[in-house]
Amino acid sequence: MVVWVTGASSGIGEELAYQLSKLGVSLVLSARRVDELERVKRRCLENGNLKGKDVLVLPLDLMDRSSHEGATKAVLQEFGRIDILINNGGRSQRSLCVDTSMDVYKELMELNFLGTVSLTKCVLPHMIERKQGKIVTVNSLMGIISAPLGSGYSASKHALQGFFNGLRTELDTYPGITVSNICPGPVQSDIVKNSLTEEVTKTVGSNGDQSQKMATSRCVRLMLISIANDLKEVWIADQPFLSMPYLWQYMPTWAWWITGKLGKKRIENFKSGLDADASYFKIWKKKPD
Ligand SMILES: NC(=O)c1ccc[n+]([C@@H]2O[C@H](COP(=O)([O-])OP(=O)(O)OC[C@H]3O[C@@H](n4cnc5c(N)ncnc54)[C@H](O)[C@@H]3O)[C@@H](O)[C@H]2O)c1
Repeated sequence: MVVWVTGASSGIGEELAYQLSKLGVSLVLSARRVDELERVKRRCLENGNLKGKDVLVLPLDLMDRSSHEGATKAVLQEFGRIDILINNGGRSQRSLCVDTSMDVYKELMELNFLGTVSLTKCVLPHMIERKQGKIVTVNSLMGIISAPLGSGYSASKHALQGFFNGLRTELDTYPGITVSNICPGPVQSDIVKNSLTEEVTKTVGSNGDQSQKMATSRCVRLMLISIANDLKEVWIADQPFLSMPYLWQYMPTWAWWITGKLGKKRIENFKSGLDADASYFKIWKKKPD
């Protein structure tokens, strides 16, 4: 199988590369930083079952939509097909709406939503021609629920949810093409460090204590099981986070009230320099992986 992973230079995408390399697939690793992608490729070759020719490092900026067609052609030229596209690249947000510039909202939609839609549209005709393929998108619990400090991130992930649920209905006549929306809760990665804040030029800059978050390897293992089984929607989180999408889905009035109350602590945590979700980890004793 040929698997194309975006955002493969760190966090979930990097770990996807490592676990996929042990399964013997051909890999296309994309993100903006070539040196980081080369580092990931080296580790894939050291620890996985792949040879150099099985891993293509393909620099890609999701914001540069005009490059997506060319990138898709480059993958097809190298491997002849794309079996799985994993739309993983993206950024989060830590800022209150009242303080956040419109440029930040634009950036989040351009990157998380339009960048992902654009790449998917480039790959889709090829999958339709072959009548097979898997389109996997790393969404977020924030694509199901919402919380303070992440209104733009949540909007971009809700948009993805609507887009891919809609696309799946259009592909009903192609049962060989599947669309999976994978929604993780907090997972160890660089997501907080790279999060946008009030201005588009300002990131959070550090990850803070991530020890309580789900291990990247655990999240990715569950993702791969989900992908192998063509699950349409997956929520991956430890408690108490996993209960939130259920509440939002089945009891939204309660969910809005509770999230408003709990959200105050999220803002307090962030303003005092802690991880925004620090206090919720303590609510539930974390089980070992
Ligand atoms: N870590 C979490 O808690 C969590 C939870 C839910 C969903 N997610 C989602 O998982 C995905 C991966 O995030 P992560 O947690 O590994 O964070 P991360 O910051 O470690 O990785 C993000 C990846 O996206 C890439 N990227 C950013 N901007 C890009 C651009 N313009 N063009 C191409 N690539 C770009 C980065 O280079 C990096 O490789 C994201 O879509 C994120 O929304 C993460």
